[in-house]
Formats: sequence, C-alpha cells, structure tokens
Amino acid sequence: MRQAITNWQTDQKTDTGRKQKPQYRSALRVLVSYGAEHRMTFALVVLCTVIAIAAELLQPYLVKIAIDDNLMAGKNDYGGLLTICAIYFGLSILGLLFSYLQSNLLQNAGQSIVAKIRKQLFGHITKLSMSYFDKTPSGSLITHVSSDTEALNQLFNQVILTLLRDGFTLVFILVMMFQLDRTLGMYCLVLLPLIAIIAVAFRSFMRNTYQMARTRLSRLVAFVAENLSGMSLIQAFHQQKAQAEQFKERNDAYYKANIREIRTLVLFNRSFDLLGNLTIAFVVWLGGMAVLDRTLEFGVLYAFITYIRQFFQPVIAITQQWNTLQSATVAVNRIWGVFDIRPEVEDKPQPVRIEREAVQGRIDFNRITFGYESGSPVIHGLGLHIHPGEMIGIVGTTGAGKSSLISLLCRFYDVQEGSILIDGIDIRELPQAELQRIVGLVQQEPYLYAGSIIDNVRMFDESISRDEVIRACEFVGADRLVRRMKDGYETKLSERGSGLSAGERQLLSFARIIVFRPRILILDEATANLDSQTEQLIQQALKVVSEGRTTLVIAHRLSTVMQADRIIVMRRGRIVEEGKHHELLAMQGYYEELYRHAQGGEPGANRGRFQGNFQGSRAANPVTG
Ligand SMILES: Nc1ncnc2c1ncn2[C@@H]1O[C@H](COP(=O)(O)OP(=O)(O)OP(=O)(O)O)[C@@H](O)[C@H]1O
Repeated sequence: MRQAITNWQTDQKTDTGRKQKPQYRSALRVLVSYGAEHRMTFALVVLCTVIAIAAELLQPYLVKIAIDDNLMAGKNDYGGLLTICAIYFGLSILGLLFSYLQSNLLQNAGQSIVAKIRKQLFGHITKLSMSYFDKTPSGSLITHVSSDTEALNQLFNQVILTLLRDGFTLVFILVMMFQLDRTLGMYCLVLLPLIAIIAVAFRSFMRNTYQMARTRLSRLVAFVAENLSGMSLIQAFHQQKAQAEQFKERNDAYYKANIREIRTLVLFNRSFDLLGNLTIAFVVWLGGMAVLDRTLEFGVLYAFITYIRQFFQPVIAITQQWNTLQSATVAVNRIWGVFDIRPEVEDKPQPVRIEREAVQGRIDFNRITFGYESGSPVIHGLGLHIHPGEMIGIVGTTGAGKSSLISLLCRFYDVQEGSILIDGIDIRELPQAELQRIVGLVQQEPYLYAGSIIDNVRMFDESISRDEVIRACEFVGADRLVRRMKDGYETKLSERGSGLSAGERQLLSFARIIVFRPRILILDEATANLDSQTEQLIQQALKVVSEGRTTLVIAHRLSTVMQADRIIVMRRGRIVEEGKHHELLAMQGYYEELYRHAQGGEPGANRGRFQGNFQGSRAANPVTG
C-alpha cells in the first residue's frame, strides 16, 4: 500500500497538468503493486488460459482431420472416427475446466485486491480532517468508495480476463490459420488494417459516450446520496417535487447517455458481423475454387472458416473492453487522488504519551486565533483557562464561534495562532486517538448506527462488557427506557436511531460517554431539541455525567447552562463576558440582553419565572438533592 502510494505520488509529480486524462502508467504501477502478492495466482491464470484456449482451438483442427483423413479418404475407419470424437469431447471438457479455473482464480485475486483497496480507501477517508469534509460533498466520496472501486472490479472481471483470453485466442487463431494454409492466411492478413481502422474509429467515438454515461451515473448517485442524508429537510420544506424534478433531469441525462452508448455498441458489433461475413464469403470463394481445383483439402477450408468466425469475437471483445479499461484507469486516478490527500491535522512523529486516567482536566486556550479560510478568522486571540472539574457554559448568538471553539479542542482543526493545552500539554503533541478518548463530545444530533443498543452504546468495542453498558444506562437514567423496548438491550436500532425520539437518542449518547469515561466532556447544544420534560431528564443525566469531569456545555437555552460554575459569553469570536449566571445578570451587559431575548421580554418581567425554573431544576436533581 505504502509503495503504491509512493509510486503514485512520484507519477503525479511528473504528470503535472495531465490530471484529468487517464494516466495508464500510474494506474498500472498502482495495480502491479497490489497484484504483486498474487503473482502465483496470476501465473496460474496465464497457464489455465493457454490450456483452455489450446483445447478450444484444437477442436476445428480435429474436425479437419476427421473430414480429410477419415471421411474423404474413403477408408471407412470407424475406430479412428470414434477416437477423434472422443478427443474432441475430452478437449471440450478440458477447455471448460480450465476456463472455469482461470475465471475463478482471476476473480478471487481481483476481488480481494478491490476489497482491500475499498477498505483502505474508507479507512483513509475516516482519517481525513474535517476541513476536507467541509469542502467535499459526501455524495462524491460515496461515488469513490462505490462506483470507482466497482470500475476496478470490472477491470479484473472483464478487462484483464478479456485481454488474456482473447489476446491469446487471436494469436492462436493466426498461428492455426497459417499452419492450415499460408496463402489463405496471407489473404486474411489484409483484413487486419481494416479491422484496426474500424476499431480505432469506434474507440474514439465510444470514449466520449462511455465517459459521459459514467459521469452522469456518478452525478445521479451523488444526488441520491445527498438527498437521502437530508431527507428530513426535504420533507420539512416540502421540497419533494423540486427534488424529483432535479432527479428527473439527471435521470434523463443518464438515460440518454446509456441509449447513445448502446446504439454505438450495436452499430459496432453489427459492423464487425458484416465484415466477418464478407470475409467468410471471400474465403469460401477463394478456398472453394482451390478445393474444386483440388489444391486445397475440404477439411482445411472447413477449419479455416471456423477460425475466421472465431477470429472476430475476440476483436470485438478487446475493442469494447478499451472503454472499461479507460474508466478503470480514471477510477484509479480518482481513488488515488483521495489517497493523495493528507489530513491537515496529523499526529507528531513522536507524540507525547499521556495516561488517560491520570488526566486532571485543566484546559488552557492561550490566545487562539482560527479561521476556516485563511485570512478570515472566526476566533480572535481568545484566552480561556478552565480548572479541572469545572463546568463551563458557553453562550452567544448564532455564529459567535462556540462550535468552532470546541471543534478546536477536539482537534477537528488546528489553531492558526496560540495554543490549546490539556494539563499543560499542547494538544498537537498528543496522539489524536488518545485525545479523542480524553475529550468526549455529545452532539446535538447524536449519531446512532444500525445495530443493537448494546453495540451503539459501546460503539462496537467488544472490550466493553454488556454489564458496563447496562450500568452506564442505569447511571444516566436510560435503563428504564431500554427495558421497555421489545428486545431490551438487544433491540436493533435502525440507521441513525430513527426509531427513537431525540431525547432517547440523547440519553443513549450520554450512556456512551459514561462507558468511554472521557476526562473532559463537551455537550454541543445537547438539549436544544428537547421538550422541557425530557430536558429535565437530560439535565439530571448531564449532572451525573459531568460529575468529576471538566465539562463544557454549549446551549442556546440559557436554562441549560445556568447551573454552570462559570458562563462564557461569546460574540464574534471573542469572549465578551464571563462569570456566574447571577453575576452576569447583574452586569446588565450582553448576557443580560441575551437572557432578555431568550425570555421574550423585559428582564424584570421574567426574572421570577427564570429563577424559579433554575431553582426547580436544581431541586429536582437527584445528585444535588
Ligand atoms: N465548516 C465551516 N466552514 C466555514 N465556515 C464555518 C464553518 N463552520 C462555521 N463557520 C463559520 O464560523 C463562524 C462561527 O461559527 P460557529 O458554528 O462556531 O458558531 P456558533 O456560535 O457555534 O453558532 P451556532 O450557535 O449557530 O451553532 C460562523 O461565521 C460560521 O459561518
């Protein structure tokens, strides 16, 4: 794999400016690197091909012997005829057996190479930085993992198989024709330039048609993928009709490209059929005259005509595979284009090791500046120092930079200036895998996978026992909910956990956090979508989950963060106020303004209700009693 990528990168440097065209040399080098470990299999494939083709092409020759040496010689040699029939039958079986072996061996090697590339590609994509996903539509990534790897699949299924089998067949047929009759063979050679002209004309005509069909299919797949992931939005905004129209447009375009491709193919096949029939007529005429003049045996003419019939099939197959070869090459180019992308956030060669259990949870944002695009920062020289175990609420209007701040702490992006330290260690010094176990993130829309509740809570990590999962669910108050389900902890969730309410999904994501025991906990709008009853449940869960952990909570609902030890108020990428809830209210500044908006009126008019809620939620909390 490493070698394949290195080869690829070297080729890219020398091929600058030709990225859109299929780069056969680069693609071949890549595939050879992967094929190297299957070299024995490929050698066996070649051997099987040769045996299978020889067995197949010797059959007309046997018929020629039967005609000339037995039937026409007037020997009445029934035994000899039977022997020839038996050999013919034996050759057919041998041909079948070795064709089967050849296909199977090649398929096995090909499929395992493609499966490996697909796995590595997916693994590579999951390691890329968030900035890459910001810029790349998920539909195009799905195309790389599905259609492009499928094109590689076809390379092994069709192209290599055809090139080997049909290439050998052509050579064998030519040898046999010359062996049978040199003069007729020479006449047939005249055909070769004609075949080449038709093939080349067809190839250039077909190239565009084929590429167009593939591109339109990719667009269609990408469109469907993006629509599926945004289905709730489409339905909420009644966009079904508009989307269906867009789909129709893409679908029609793909349909037209397919029809064009099929027409071209049919035209090509029939042209070759015509050429084949003309050649046969030509040979029957020339060879027939020779037979009548007794300068050519009838059996030879028969075998010759059979070989000519067989000659056109491989020519057609090889020419048609040219397109598959091209699209596979383009697919290799695209796949390796993705492999080429290095994550912007990478581990240091010698990262600092840290014992997760020993992490205290102190966080220092040291005058950090960050922007998604260089030159337009969304966080400006921000400084924030958080004590171990402290609960910080982060508030601010939309676009203030709250989510960006926690994305930086999770190291989805790297700061452009300043540094972020955990227990005094710059997070860029830590291995990302370790940082992700230290910092646990609960998002507004927790993602659940298709699988059992147990597996969803432990994220398919078998080292976490069922008991640990159950204890975690009990801890956050999700146990009662799970036990009410038909199969309890074994209940299979559908993709994205769509069978559960937002609050239920959130409770399970809290259980997930408990199981993974991060030392720092981040909740991004974790209670934004919930009704007040579920929110209270979540608030209780939040209280137990945050116990003994440094916790950062982002919330639009101020009630979510009122119990925080400190509230940070952000505005346009800066901290403008900080303090406890009542201190901030007393300041009569930006927080108080936000609070007033949240309450929907004047502070004085709502203050009682707000404080009542706050005290109520504390009183209801089982931990604080
Ligand atoms: N992936 C992104 N690419 C480019 N710009 C982004 C990206 N994410 C956020 N921004 C921009 O960065 C700024 C801060 O956004 P951020 O999401 O951090 O704000 P926020 O306070 O969390 O807002 P909200 O409460 O609406 O989630 C905004 O101007 C936003 O448009």
